[in-house]
Amino acid sequence: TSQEIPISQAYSPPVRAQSPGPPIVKVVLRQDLNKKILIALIASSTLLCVTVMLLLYLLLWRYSYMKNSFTGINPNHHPDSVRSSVSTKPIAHKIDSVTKGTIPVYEYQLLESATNKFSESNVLSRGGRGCLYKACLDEKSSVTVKRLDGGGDTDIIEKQFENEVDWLAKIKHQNIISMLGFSVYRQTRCIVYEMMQNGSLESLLHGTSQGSGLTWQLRMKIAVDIARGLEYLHEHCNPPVVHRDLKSSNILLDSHFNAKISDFGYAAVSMTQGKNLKLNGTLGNRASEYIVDGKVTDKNDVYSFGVILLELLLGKKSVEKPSTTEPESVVTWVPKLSDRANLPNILDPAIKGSMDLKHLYQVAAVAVLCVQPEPSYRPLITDVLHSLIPLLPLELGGSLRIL
Ligand SMILES: Nc1ncnc2c1ncn2[C@@H]1O[C@H](COP(=O)(O)OP(=O)(O)OP(=O)(O)O)[C@@H](O)[C@H]1O
Repeated sequence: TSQEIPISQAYSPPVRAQSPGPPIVKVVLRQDLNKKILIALIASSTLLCVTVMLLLYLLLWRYSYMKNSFTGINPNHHPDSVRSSVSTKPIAHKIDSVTKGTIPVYEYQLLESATNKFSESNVLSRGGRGCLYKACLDEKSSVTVKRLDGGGDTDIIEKQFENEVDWLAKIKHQNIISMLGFSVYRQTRCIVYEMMQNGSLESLLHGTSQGSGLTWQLRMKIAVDIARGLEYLHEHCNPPVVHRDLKSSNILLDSHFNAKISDFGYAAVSMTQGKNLKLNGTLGNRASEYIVDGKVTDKNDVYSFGVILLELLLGKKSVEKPSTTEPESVVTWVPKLSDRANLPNILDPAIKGSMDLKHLYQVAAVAVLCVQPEPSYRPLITDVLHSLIPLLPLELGGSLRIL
């Protein structure tokens, strides 16, 4: 007898065996997914490795760049003239320009050999804080090295040193001294400057030559040059900078008698209280509001500029110190300057009768305005500059045409 197989049993096994049902599909999909995850993992870890290596490389590059900046390796500088100075590092972080790598740091030993071991024969001048030396860094030209190791408060010297290096690294102008670099070695600090062959205005006016080498026109050029340097500090620096120690010994002259402002140890941002770096020494050049309140404004420099203008006109020191009487400031001559008829008689004998009287009256009026006791009555240095330019011949940088 034929056995009847229920339809359900007869068909069910083949149906199950051939079925492309969900379990098989699921296996295929999972394998695919695993592969993708693996690829993604490999790709992302490779990317991570590359990124980490790149970061490490960048960090290493930055470290070596900073190291070079600290040690003053400057691509624009003579490779032999600049070497690392390990002892610079403790102070280097305090000086902005050093960390930014914009100013070369000289190795002390290099400056030592360039100045013949800081020999007496290389001394150009001697100050309270140290000496100024002539130095030969190469065969072609000479520079000057100020070595600060003299007496006085070492904290103040250190502050002034940092202040000067910091400002001079930022300030670049034809009428402001160029700093070529600096050095730090134990307690000794050195600053390297361009050579100013004609020395200071003070020595030209009050030294052995007694101003005989300075004609009226040259004096006007020096006044305009100083005013240009000051205008740059007051009007073109942001924030404005006040020099605070402008005097004839800080006005230097190069071989062409271009005047440049030097000594930025006391320079400060305008409108601050200048009490952090207190000024000592000669007060004859400084405005009373600064001496009394320590108020730093551009008008302090205008006053000091007026004192220099008086020195140029009268040939007198900012403060005369006769042994018998009290020291006398050149500003005490101001009332005599207002007397036009007598003005030509009180001038420096070296320039008497050598200028157009109209020009003399104008310069005297400018000087009188600059030394006004009330700061707000003093002109801005830019106004001073523009009233002096027409008095200076074209070939000396002014606008006066001599027919
Ligand atoms: N770059 C230079 N080139 C030539 N002579 C210079 C140079 N710098 C300074 N001098 C001379 O050295 C003198 C002293 O300058 P320095 O800036 O060293 O003074 P100082 O020691 O700071 O004294 P002070 O604080 O009284 O100004 C100047 O008056 C000038 O005669």
